[in-house]
This record gives sequence, structure tokens and C-alpha cells, in this order.
Amino acid sequence: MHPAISISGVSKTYASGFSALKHIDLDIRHGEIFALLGPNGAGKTTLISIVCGIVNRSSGTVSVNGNDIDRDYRMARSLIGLVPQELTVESFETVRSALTFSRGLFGKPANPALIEKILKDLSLWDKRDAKIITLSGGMKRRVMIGKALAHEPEILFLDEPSAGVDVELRQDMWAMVRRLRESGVTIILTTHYIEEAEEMADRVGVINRGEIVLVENKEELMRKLGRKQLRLELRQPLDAVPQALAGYGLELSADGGLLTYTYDNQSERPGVASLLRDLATEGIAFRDLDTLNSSLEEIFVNLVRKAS
Ligand SMILES: Nc1ncnc2c1ncn2[C@@H]1O[C@H](COP(=O)(O)OP(=O)(O)OP(=O)(O)O)[C@@H](O)[C@H]1O
Repeated sequence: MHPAISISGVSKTYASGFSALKHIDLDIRHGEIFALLGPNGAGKTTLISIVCGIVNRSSGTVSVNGNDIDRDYRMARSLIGLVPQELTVESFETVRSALTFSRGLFGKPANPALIEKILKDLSLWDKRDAKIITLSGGMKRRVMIGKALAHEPEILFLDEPSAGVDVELRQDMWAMVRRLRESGVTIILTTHYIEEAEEMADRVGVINRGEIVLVENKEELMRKLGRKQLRLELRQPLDAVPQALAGYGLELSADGGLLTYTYDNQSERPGVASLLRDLATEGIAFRDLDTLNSSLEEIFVNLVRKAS
């Protein structure tokens, strides 16, 4: 089976001479939610604009479910729905006619029942006859999503779906994107909100300065690169970490009451069980303990910093 999207050796140099993408290789699998994560200006919009045929690439090939975006442009494009970053809806059109029109652009026969279903799924049915100009920002964004879905694409691109969307609406949108995935749609979202990738993605691709720094299953990424901390609140403050525990690289708080042990899966440091045993041997008792996992945010910041 072909990947949903296959990007191979894609580069982009803008007319200004700026090299926005440098030899990108990336496959998107059917049915996944893939988050393309990167800071502002990393090249996310450029990459999806190339896949959607809006921006010409300088080199490389792209295919959508096996259809080359040059040779089989119409087929490739009809498999994709794009929700751009900026709201580009006709203000005086009604919600329902905007969706109906979008479907028509792809040469698909009218399907009022489908448009009704999409509007209901997006909680826009009540607004079906409202002019778009009268809607709130969050509703306009949902209209954009509806327009992108009206021709029944297999793959949906969401470019910065949370930009300018308040926290509550963001949750609604995430729930909606998950429902879409459950219905079999492959979803690629670009974001610089780590929270969004952490919340939604099956896989994460990190892009920085036009290069893919890493592509990884999200859980795996957090397991491999995430660090963990064990914090122990001591019964009796210590003046210093005993020599016998030097191998753990423990940190002692200024007041001597809190010991922190940082470890990761690649570390050579011994495990938690042996630390607890050694603490007991040293006669160090603790009142409480907790663990902290580093977030995708810390991992991301480290990756981007390293690559800079
Ligand atoms: N038409 C253009 N001509 C020259 N440079 C451009 C053009 N469009 C984009 N760029 C540059 O290419 C780089 C990548 O832009 P792009 O919009 O793809 O980034 P992005 O990752 O989507 O960032 P953002 O999250 O800010 O949208 C930026 O430095 C941008 O200034």
C-alpha cells in the first residue's frame, strides 16, 4: 500500500534566494494524526503548500496515495482537504452555500445530505443559513474545516489549527479532529504549540530551519528522550549528599530537605530501586516522594537548541 503522502528529496528556494526547505524526506501513514512541529518560520506552511500544489518546489517528488502531484495533479489534489492558517471565507456567503460551493470546485456532484452531516458534526447546523461575516472566529474556523471536508478528502491538512483559538474551543477542535481520524481520515497538522502535538499526535515530526530534525512515534519519543525525576522529601535535612551515593548525581536543595534524582532511559545511572536501597543503608529516611516526567516541550526545546 502506498503511504498517504510520500515526500522525497523536497527542497524549496524562494525567489529571494532564501532556502526554506532542505531535502525533506517524509512519509505519512494512512489513518494517523501526524504533527509537524516547529518554531515560526521553520518551513511548515511551505511544506504543506507544496504538497497541496499551492507553492512550487525547487526539487524532489511528492505523491498522494501513489499519485504524483505533477502527473496526477487532479487526483492527488482531490484526495486532500486543506484548512489554511488564515481565514479565507467569503463573508457574505452563507455557511451551507460555502460548503456546497467548495464541493463543486472538485467536480463532485451535489450531496445535501453529506453537507448536512458535516455541518452537524461541526456544530454548525444551527448556523447553516447565517452569513459567515456574522459568525465568531471559532465558528469561522469550523466553516473552513467544513469547506475542506466537503469533497470527502482522505487526507486533511490543518495549518496551525489553534492559532487564535481560545483554550475552550481548542479542546472542542481536538475532539473533532479525533472523531475525523476515527472516521478514517489521515490528519496532518502543523503547530508550534507543543501541547497540541502532545495531546493529539500519533507521530511527531520536528522541523527546524527547513530541515526535518526527527520523526518519531510520540510515545516512543517521550520514552526515549524524556527525562524523569524522582524527588524525595527527607525526614531530616542533610548537610551534603553522602559519598556512598555519589554515583547517582543527586541534587540537594539549599535547605537540605529535598533530594532530586534525574534519570533517563539512556543513562548509565543505576535505577530507582537501587537508590532507595542505598538510601536505606545510609539511614536516610524520606517523608514523601514524587516523580516528574519531562514534557514534549522540554524535548522539543532541547532538539531545536541542539540543531541551531
Ligand atoms: N514567498 C516567500 N518568499 C520568500 N521567503 C518566504 C516566502 N514565503 C515564506 N518565506 C520564508 O520561508 C520561511 C518558512 O516559512 P513558512 O511560512 O513555511 O514557515 P512556518 O514554519 O509555517 O512558520 P509559521 O508558523 O510562522 O507560519 C520563513 O523564513 C519565511 O520568511
